[in-house]
Amino acid sequence: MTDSGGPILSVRDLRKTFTMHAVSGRTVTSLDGVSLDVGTGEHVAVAGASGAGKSSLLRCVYRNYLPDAGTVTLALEDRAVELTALPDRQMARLRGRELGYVSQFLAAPPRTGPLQHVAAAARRRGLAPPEAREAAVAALRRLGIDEPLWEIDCSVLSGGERQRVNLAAGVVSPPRLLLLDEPVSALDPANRERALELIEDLAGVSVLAVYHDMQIIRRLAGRAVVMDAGRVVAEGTPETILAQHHAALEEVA
Ligand SMILES: Nc1ncnc2c1ncn2[C@@H]1O[C@H](COP(=O)(O)OP(=O)(O)OP(=O)(O)O)[C@@H](O)[C@H]1O
Repeated sequence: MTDSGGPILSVRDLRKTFTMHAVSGRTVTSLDGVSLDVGTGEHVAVAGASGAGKSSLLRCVYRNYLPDAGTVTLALEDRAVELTALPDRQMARLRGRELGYVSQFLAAPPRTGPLQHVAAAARRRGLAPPEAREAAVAALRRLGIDEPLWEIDCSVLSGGERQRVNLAAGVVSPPRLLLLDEPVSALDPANRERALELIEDLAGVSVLAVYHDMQIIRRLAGRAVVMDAGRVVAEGTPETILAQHHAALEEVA
């Protein structure tokens, strides 16, 4: 399971249930036995209606959520590691060069501007400070975040600007496996196109991404999985998936 052609990511029988203590202990199952692989260099899209469990899947892979059961195996250059059982410090180390996650929300520390935030991501991936700054400038420019915004506190940016800064931090000096959760959902058409081109150009990076737009899935993904009620209910090329699950996907198309 190394770069010799096997999957970079193998998810097996992942389960996650939340207990709502404030609502009489009611439980919500977000993942009900999810298994999937992402091949090295492959772009796999996750589709499905709201609440199907797509974000939970990405969060369990990145270990923002610890699953109740199941395994998440990441192939490194020389060995495979099972992420659900990994000590926190080792997991933190992998969240640099190996594994990146672009969530739906920008989580920059207070009083941090876009340039500092994106350069810090590049540094976590091993770049020296001057190279990290240069890479951050290039990523921000490419996504249309121009110099007047570079030092402004991220918390005052618009929703679309925040999403682009978030994406810039995800793709700068990219990790081997990138998790993207609706990375262009808040963007106007011109900025959306810039972002899609940037994602398209991520040569050699393996991607597991949630998209709500079937046109984007067709354009970017080699394979798509459809989730419903915490399960994978279909898997195939975007064309096959769209043909077979047209009705179910209308809501996300
Ligand atoms: N931290 C949490 N606490 C309680 N319930 C949660 C939590 N995270 C997710 N859930 C529940 O798990 C289910 C799946 O949520 P999830 O966010 O994974 O869906 P999704 O497919 O990503 O939806 P969307 O497309 O709307 O983002 C939902 O019913 C949600 O309310």
